[in-house]
Amino acid sequence: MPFRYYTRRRSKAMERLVNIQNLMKVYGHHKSEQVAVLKDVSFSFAQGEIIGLIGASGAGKSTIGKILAGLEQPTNGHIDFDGTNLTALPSKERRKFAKHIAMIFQDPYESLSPRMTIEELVEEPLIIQRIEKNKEKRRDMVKEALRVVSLDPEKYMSRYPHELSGGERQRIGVARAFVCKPKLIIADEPTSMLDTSLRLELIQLLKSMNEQYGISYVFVTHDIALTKGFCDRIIVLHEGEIVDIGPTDDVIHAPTHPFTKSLIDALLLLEGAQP
Ligand SMILES: Nc1ncnc2c1ncn2[C@@H]1O[C@H](COP(=O)(O)OP(=O)(O)OP(=O)(O)O)[C@@H](O)[C@H]1O
Repeated sequence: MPFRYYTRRRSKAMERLVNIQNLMKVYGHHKSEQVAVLKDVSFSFAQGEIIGLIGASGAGKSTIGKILAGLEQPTNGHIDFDGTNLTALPSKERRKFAKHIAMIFQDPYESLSPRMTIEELVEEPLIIQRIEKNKEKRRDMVKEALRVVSLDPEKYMSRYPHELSGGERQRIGVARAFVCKPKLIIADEPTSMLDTSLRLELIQLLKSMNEQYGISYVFVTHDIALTKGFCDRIIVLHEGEIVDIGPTDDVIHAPTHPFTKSLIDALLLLEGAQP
């Protein structure tokens, strides 16, 4: 019943998941070395929405992702996640939200401990987040996560990361992000170490998880081509400030800010593609 499914997705997409207000981040302890990396960033998105974050190197994209994932503290501002003001929480309470906001990293090799089996690696977030005490149930959750990323559990659970290809390792990274059934995944350039066909496969996998489980993504990328058909909206960041925000096609084809136009032209030139 595609129509019913669509209706359900639409109504779900109306619920606001994240509301970021006046986010500011200054790195550096001493005044002389302080840099304001995020100046005054505000945006919100709904459950199920996919947000692309683009901008030149150093614009502050990863910093937004890290703050959302709880890996960095904002200097100022508010983040409301599913009705909870994360910035007001003590760090112990804040850590509990890690099960709702997962992260996929750029380098699938660096982010996986070489001494752990695939089963241990995918099980680890369940243990850290204290999601399931029963070992057998955890095993079933690991198997389910591996099936979601199209890796046969029987074949992969006892292997080690070095026995896998780059594409398979990145799928393990996705399984680790998925296993706690998060509402939001921060995907920080997850495709940049993969070749073109694997990039598209990974995007299709993320998209199918979005359609099936309603997972939202904040997708940090330099690859404009990948945002088309994947991201619902794009945010353009320039020196720690949002200069453009809107539906993906509108931002790419009719940018409102001159910086967006030059950024998109430069990125497309790198990709050898036409807008
Ligand atoms: N822990 C840190 N301490 C000090 N400065 C930092 C730290 N992390 C990032 N920065 C600086 O903050 C700025 C923004 O970094 P960020 O990684 O958010 O940018 P980005 O837009 O993701 O860039 P890229 O596309 O190159 O990954 C950069 O100038 C970076 O050097």
